[in-house]
Amino acid sequence: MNSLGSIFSFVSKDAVSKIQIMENYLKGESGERYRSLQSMIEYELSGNLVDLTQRSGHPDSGCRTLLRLHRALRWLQLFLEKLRISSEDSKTSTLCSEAYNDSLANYHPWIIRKTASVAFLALPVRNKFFEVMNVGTPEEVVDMLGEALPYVSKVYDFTEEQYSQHNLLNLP
Ligand SMILES: CCCCCCCCCCCCC/C=C/[C@@H](O)[C@H](COP(=O)(O)O)NC(=O)CCCCCCCCCCCCCCC
Repeated sequence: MNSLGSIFSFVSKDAVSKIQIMENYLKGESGERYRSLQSMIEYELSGNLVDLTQRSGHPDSGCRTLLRLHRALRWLQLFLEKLRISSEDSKTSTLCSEAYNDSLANYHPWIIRKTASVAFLALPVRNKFFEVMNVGTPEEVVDMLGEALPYVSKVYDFTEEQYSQHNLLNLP
């Protein structure tokens, strides 16, 4: 993200700060409870550590923080799949904004959606973008995506199932 330029820093900052929140839980005194998704959910729900209707006493619970990253993973999954099947003249910005509109955008207010749509226009063309990914030739990038995406789906589907079972998909 950082090698794509400063316009993307507002996106990476938010992702990094949310990852930091999760790492701090893992390093904290209840770290053991944060070793798996199931034990985190069980621990936070049974200890009333999750704001269920509005953000108040526990604005940065592990459950709500991970939910934001989970929604972002859906964007990443859609975007990488579009990249994988794209042709050489496909526009990265279009692929990226279609993926965004079908996922994260549904949870973002107008001002963020607008800023994101401007940022997407600054994405480099497909082959330049592949270079930035630093994986190898375009063919090698496509192969790598084909290998990686099933794992992304597995993580996404598992998390979705856990959150759905506990009715946590709309945490504020
Ligand atoms: C490579 C192109 C990158 C384009 C990134 C597309 C995602 C656009 C998202 C715009 C997010 C704007 C930042 C602010 C978000 C927050 O308001 C919002 C809500 O948080 P809150 O409930 O705590 O208030 N946060 C979120 O929804 C979480 C967003 C996290 C974005 C993570 C993006 C991860 C990027 C991973 C990049 C990997 C690139 C790989 C390329 C091969």
